[in-house]
Amino acid sequence: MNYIPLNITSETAQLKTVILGIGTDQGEPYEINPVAKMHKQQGTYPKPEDIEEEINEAKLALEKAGVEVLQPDNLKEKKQIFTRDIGFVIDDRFVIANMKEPLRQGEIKGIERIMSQFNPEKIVRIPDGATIEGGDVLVHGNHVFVGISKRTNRKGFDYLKDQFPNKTFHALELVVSDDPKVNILHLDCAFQPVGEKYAIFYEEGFVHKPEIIYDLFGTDNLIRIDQEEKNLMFPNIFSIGPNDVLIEKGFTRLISELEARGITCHKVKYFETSKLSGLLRCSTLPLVRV
Ligand SMILES: NC(=O)NCCC[C@H](N)C(=O)O
Repeated sequence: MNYIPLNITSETAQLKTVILGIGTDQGEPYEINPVAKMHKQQGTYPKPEDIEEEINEAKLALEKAGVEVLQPDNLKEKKQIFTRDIGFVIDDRFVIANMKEPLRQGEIKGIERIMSQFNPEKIVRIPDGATIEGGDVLVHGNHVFVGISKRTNRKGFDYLKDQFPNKTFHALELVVSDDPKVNILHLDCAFQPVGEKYAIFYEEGFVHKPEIIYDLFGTDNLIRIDQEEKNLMFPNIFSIGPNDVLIEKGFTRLISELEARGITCHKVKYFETSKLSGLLRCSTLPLVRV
């Protein structure tokens, strides 16, 4: 059997294969995070057809960039937009997340067909009691950053760390709040490496000053954002290569910052989907970067 050669050692190496979410048959609106709840209450919850259209636009942009795009099988009345959280690759292993949020727990079934193309010896399962979601995990060479959030707990962190003894793990506690303006759902809503040496960074999203981010990137290479930009989901763009990102077309200031650093911005509309508290990183599960 020719297994998919899983390989993820960074956020930014050239992307070859990715699982992109789907927007079909989404079921009822949910309130599982403060931002989605806010939009539901104020009548601005995104329409399923708009989400579907945005995902299709992202798919076309990925394919245009030469990326192989895989997608989940549809599950009845289930949101399967944010594939990032249901599993993730570190080096050549696929970790099946143990999702905290009950409404999202069944999503993994939608990618079983794709998972059957992974070497079974390279699949890691998180045990009961330990929770971890892919949005809280960022691989950066020998380092792995893990957000401790409402969705990812210490047990999840400890278990993951033990599975990869050759990596250095960093637990970063995130600000959890019912206030949509303040809450950080996952680590990738406050921080993401980008380009050859930069990172998008919302410092107020961390309970303690994340010294390790300063140490590894250097103060001058941090692209700082404010609360409003955090809420638009600036940190949640998606790298498709060392100098190429997929980005929401309305992120004008970030686009200028990235272009000034030699990073090409492939712009798509993703504003409606972002109302569920996820953007392009959340919607993608990279399997192979080269
Ligand atoms: N990595 C992420 O931040 N994923 C976004 C997930 C949004 C989804 N509505 C959720 O609350 O689980």
